[in-house]
Amino acid sequence: MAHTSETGTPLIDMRGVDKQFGNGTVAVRDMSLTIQQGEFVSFLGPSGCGKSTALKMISGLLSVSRGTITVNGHRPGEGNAGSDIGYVFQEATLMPWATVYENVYLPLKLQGVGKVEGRVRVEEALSMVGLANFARSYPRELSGGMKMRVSIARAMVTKPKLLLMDEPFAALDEMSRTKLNDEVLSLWKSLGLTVIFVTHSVFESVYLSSRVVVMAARPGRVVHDIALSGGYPRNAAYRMSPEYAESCRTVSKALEGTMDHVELNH
Ligand SMILES: Nc1ncnc2c1ncn2[C@@H]1O[C@H](COP(=O)(O)OP(=O)(O)OP(=O)(O)O)[C@@H](O)[C@H]1O
Repeated sequence: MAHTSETGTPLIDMRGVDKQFGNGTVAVRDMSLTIQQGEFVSFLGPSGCGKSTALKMISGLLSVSRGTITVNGHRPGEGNAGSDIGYVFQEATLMPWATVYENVYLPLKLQGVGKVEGRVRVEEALSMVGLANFARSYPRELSGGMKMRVSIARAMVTKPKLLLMDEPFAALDEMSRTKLNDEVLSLWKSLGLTVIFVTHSVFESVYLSSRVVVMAARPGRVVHDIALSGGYPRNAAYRMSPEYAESCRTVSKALEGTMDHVELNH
């Protein structure tokens, strides 16, 4: 499924990355990781192991304290590298006073895309997430799952190659979560995206990913990098398959092991 970019280099290359905050907390230590274009990678680990910090450094929202990150050959935050990245947060973070349409149009407006071209792209993004008929609605009129769909449409409207998702479905009921998992997989496949998906859930990571990066806390770091053998498409049959059960066991065991990796005095 994964393939290298045109230049043959990985899409994301992290080398010896540390992040230490001003208060002394080492959120990430010595993180090295390469991700090829087209991969679906989950960052899985206990609370505080640096998953969100790693994602924010990849997007350029946070700087690194040591080491290097390149995304498609560029340092995050340099030039217009950010426009190729879509970011979905745990909360939908929509503007409550604005319609669904206006919320999704915002990133284009910030890029200076005019209203005529903007309309086509916003409508396309809303159709992608099944909300074409809700353009005039306000966030308060939508369910949690629908708000998250708007948030995904807003991330996708700039047509990014890389989609970063930080526990996007953690607050949703199981049925909405299952449905949105399938929708994300379908977007990933049809648009040829690369996705990094942060989650606490073994089941979600195994259902979605081609690879699970397991992290441990204090200090936050990568302790396992597990390539999953289960092919795509992933669907209800995959959830019932021995392959899925076996992968869940492997990943659960790796996650349990993160408790043994806690370094004291950090
Ligand atoms: N701005 C900040 N200033 C100081 N410490 C921070 C800051 N942001 C995060 N941290 C600390 O860095 C560590 C990693 O946090 P991070 O949010 O990346 O973890 P996480 O794995 O995403 O956790 P969760 O699953 O709970 O969201 C934690 O100890 C956290 O308290």
